[in-house]
Amino acid sequence: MIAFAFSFTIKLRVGRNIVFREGLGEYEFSENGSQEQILKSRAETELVLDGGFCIPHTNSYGHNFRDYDVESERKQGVENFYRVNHINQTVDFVKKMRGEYEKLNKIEMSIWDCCELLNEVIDESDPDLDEPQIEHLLQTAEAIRKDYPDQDWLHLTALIHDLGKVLLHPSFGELPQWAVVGDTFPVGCAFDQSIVHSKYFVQNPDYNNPAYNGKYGIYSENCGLDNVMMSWGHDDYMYLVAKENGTTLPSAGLFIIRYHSFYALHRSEAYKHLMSEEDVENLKWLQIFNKYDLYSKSKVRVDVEKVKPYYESLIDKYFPAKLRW
Ligand SMILES: O[C@H]1[C@H](O)[C@@H](O)[C@H](O)[C@@H](O)[C@H]1O
Ligand SMILES: [Fe+2]
Ligand SMILES: [Fe+2]
Repeated sequence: MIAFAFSFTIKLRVGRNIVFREGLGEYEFSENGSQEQILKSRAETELVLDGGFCIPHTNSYGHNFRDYDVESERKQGVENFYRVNHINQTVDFVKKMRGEYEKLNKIEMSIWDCCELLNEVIDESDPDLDEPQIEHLLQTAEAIRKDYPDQDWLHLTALIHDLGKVLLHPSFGELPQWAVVGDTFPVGCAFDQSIVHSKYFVQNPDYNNPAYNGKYGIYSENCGLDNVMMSWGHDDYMYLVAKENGTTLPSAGLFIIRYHSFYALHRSEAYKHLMSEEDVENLKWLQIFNKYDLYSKSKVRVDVEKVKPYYESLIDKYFPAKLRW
């Protein structure tokens, strides 16, 4: 039997297979160890992975993925990251950042240039990753490409989903880590308990503001995530860059980019009352994408030069040669 170490997993025996349930997802592994996998989102049945991608037991540090409480060399730093993040991400801050970065007047460069630039930045919020960012982008893209060979937009989405982390780079004003990486959450309404290290929100000025701390806060039922202000970071920034530069990626691709760090929604099902019908559709793709984003953080190296021509062809198809950032 294959032992998988999800602390929050219920293990069920179904016929010859072992089924693992976790959050919204469902994984099936055949018992003979052939590592076939069927991954379904409970919310849908059309989008079924055709197998191939194998979820590893542990992250590069030998721990469960996204375990923010386990003692490790990263624990203290990650917790401190979230403390500062939760104190500073306010409605006013998000408005200010959106205003500044939607000008897209910082630099002009291609998508691939940005992938290379990203190698110079380090993400201090991530307890699982100890590799250069370009490795993570390519590992995610290659893993999803294997299981979804015909969805080229999904391969490109995976390649670019974290490019917004260039906000950490000196040419973008070298934003602090708390304003770029980590999980995201809505501001302008109550902070949900399921958010990583949510205890630190008590020190956020919006926490005690009656206009911002109700279930709906400044929003209304099913208003659509497009009308919700998310904490500022690499997701929203990259979404802005892609959209304003006229990408032809489908709306599910843009949704993945924009909400891939919104774990409270796509893993814990919080904030569903703010979603529109279109969000519900797009969330199915995000949940598929997430498995590859999270569990492909492994030691398996991708030969960058070998796969580069393929991704260059996708960039040509969906983006202009140079983008405004
Ligand atoms: O630490 C990670 C990392 O910053 C990822 O890029 C982000 O998407 C995740 O949500 C976050 O937990
Ligand atoms: Fe990310
Ligand atoms: Fe990622």
